[in-house]
Amino acid sequence: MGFTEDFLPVFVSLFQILQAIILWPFPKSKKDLNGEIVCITGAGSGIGALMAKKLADMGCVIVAWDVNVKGNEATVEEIRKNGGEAYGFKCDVTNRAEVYEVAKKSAKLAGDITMLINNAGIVGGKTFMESDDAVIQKTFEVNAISHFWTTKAFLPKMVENNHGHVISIASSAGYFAVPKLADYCASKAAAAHFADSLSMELYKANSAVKVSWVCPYAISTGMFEGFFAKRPWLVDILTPESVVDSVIHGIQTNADRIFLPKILDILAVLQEMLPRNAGLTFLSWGGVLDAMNDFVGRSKQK
Ligand SMILES: NC(=O)C1=CN([C@@H]2O[C@H](COP(=O)(O)OP(=O)(O)OC[C@H]3O[C@@H](n4cnc5c(N)ncnc54)[C@H](OP(=O)(O)O)[C@@H]3O)[C@@H](O)[C@H]2O)C=CC1
Ligand SMILES: CC1=C(/C=C/C(C)=C/C=C/C(C)=C/C=O)C(C)(C)CCC1
Repeated sequence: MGFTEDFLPVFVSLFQILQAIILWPFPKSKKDLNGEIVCITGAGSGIGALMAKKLADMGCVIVAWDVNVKGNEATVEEIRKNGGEAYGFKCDVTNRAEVYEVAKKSAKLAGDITMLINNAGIVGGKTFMESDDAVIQKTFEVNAISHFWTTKAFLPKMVENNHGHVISIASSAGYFAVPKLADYCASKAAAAHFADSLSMELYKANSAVKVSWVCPYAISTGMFEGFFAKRPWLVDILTPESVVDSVIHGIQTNADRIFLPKILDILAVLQEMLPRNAGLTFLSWGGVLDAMNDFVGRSKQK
């Protein structure tokens, strides 16, 4: 490793922060989402359900996908009750053939999808040695590989129409690794890099189709129940409302990577700068290495 490899990422990040500070007083113009046809995976629960409802209130047509049929139907019903337009489909996003088939049915019923929100996600929450092979595999299939199939299904029409947006709900855990989340962290890093690479391809092709990837800290939906239960620290658990508002703002302003809360942009630079041992001491002192000790996730809710 030389000086350039060690310090270039730090200089680039510092430059980005400086750029953000300089541009702070000049808010970006927001695109109008009225009339967009939005497919949301995992729309039957948590932030997927909330995004569906908020986007419907803004005039979007919602195509809700989930394996959780009851939750998905509840999302669709609530949107319709409030005067919005929504269609629900049972779809297991890990089943490639099903994704392509349900995508066709969705477009037939709702019109060509102009926004895809890859949101469905699962977490095991065990140490690597305790994690079942099947859970590791499923975590990758739901959290990362499914994005390839859903995006393959909808991107061609977006590119053809030179209009569209692909959004990936990744996680800050894809950047800040956490013990007992090896499969989850790795799958989220994969999701974020898939989105990043895709955004470069579309940029290079001069396409108006945009890509955003969202990297939130833990959110109080229940998926991470018990996380940091004993010793909350430095960064507060996020509310679904604040996350969904930030995601929608990010979509409207064509943001690429969206760290939530924003302070993670700075902590990411610090993490790069600190020597590994100092970083581990700091994380151990802050309780991050034990943050998953009391994790129960959704296991008690089902
Ligand atoms: N909650 C958090 O702390 C954070 C969450 N995220 C990410 O945000 C996203 C949403 O999280 P959240 O709202 O909390 O999660 P929820 O568990 O509330 O919702 C996820 C939804 O996805 C569904 N789902 C799971 N597997 C599949 C599948 N194979 N095909 C289709 N749908 C599926 C779930 O169904 P079922 O209930 O049947 O499993 C559920 O309805 C996830 O990708 C998550 O990783 C990112 C950062 C923090
Ligand atoms: C490592 C690290 C941190 C901890 C991050 C954690 C604990 C993230 C957990 C995210 C989750 C649970 C996401 C779910 O999708 C801080 C505090 C930002 C400081 C900088 C280094």
